[in-house]
Amino acid sequence: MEGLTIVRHPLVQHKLSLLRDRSTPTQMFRAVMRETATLLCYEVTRDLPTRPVRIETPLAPIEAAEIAGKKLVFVPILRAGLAMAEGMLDLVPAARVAHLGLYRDPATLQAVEYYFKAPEDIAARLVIVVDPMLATGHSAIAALDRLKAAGVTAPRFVCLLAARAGVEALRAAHPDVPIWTAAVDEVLNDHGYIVPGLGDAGDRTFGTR
Ligand SMILES: O=P(O)(O)OC[C@H]1O[C@H](OP(=O)(O)OP(=O)(O)O)[C@H](O)[C@@H]1O
Ligand SMILES: O=c1cc[nH]c(=O)[nH]1
Ligand SMILES: [Mg+2]
Repeated sequence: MEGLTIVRHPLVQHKLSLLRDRSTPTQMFRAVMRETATLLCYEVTRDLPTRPVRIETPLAPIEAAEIAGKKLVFVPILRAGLAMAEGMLDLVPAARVAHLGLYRDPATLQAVEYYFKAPEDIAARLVIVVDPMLATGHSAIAALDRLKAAGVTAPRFVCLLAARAGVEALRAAHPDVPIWTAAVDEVLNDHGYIVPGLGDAGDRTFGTR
């Protein structure tokens, strides 16, 4: 599908299996989520522009490369996006972070916003939204609505696991936003959970259930 990149790297797929496994305990779940996000960060930043930079190695001068273009801001959707953001910051420690609090109303499955705090210059930055789960797509769509209202252009969306219906809904609402994920599952159950999925990512990350 256009605009959808499935990251099939064996390390990503192995870690996704650990995250899907119901016997993986909270501490390990959070650590593996962070590691997987680092690998996904590598993929989502693959096309960042570079520019030549003149440096001296201990032996000789060289025209090397450095990242050019817009500076990054990661936008974790609370709560479950937090561990992913940590993994991305491991790779891009100079990035800024905007926090967006959303929860799904269990009855309507609509996203309800409860917090938004972003760097003042977010509109000038490359924005990467991170949330492990793209289920109905309501949370991702609300997040991107919010960010575009704040002036953000050309954002990207990274998740760990998506439902087919969520990918389609997000592509329909925000066709300009490319999506990266480790897998797409076909089923979304009546409660909006991805099946087989990995369960409730927020609860499994923070041990709240
Ligand atoms: O695509 P959707 O149907 O909107 O579902 C995905 C959302 O659901 C989960 O958050 P949740 O509402 O459980 O909040 P939490 O992270 O605080 O647990 C998940 O982290 C996404 O944000
Ligand atoms: O399967 C799902 C769907 C939404 N949110 C989750 O954490 N898991
Ligand atoms: Mg949750």
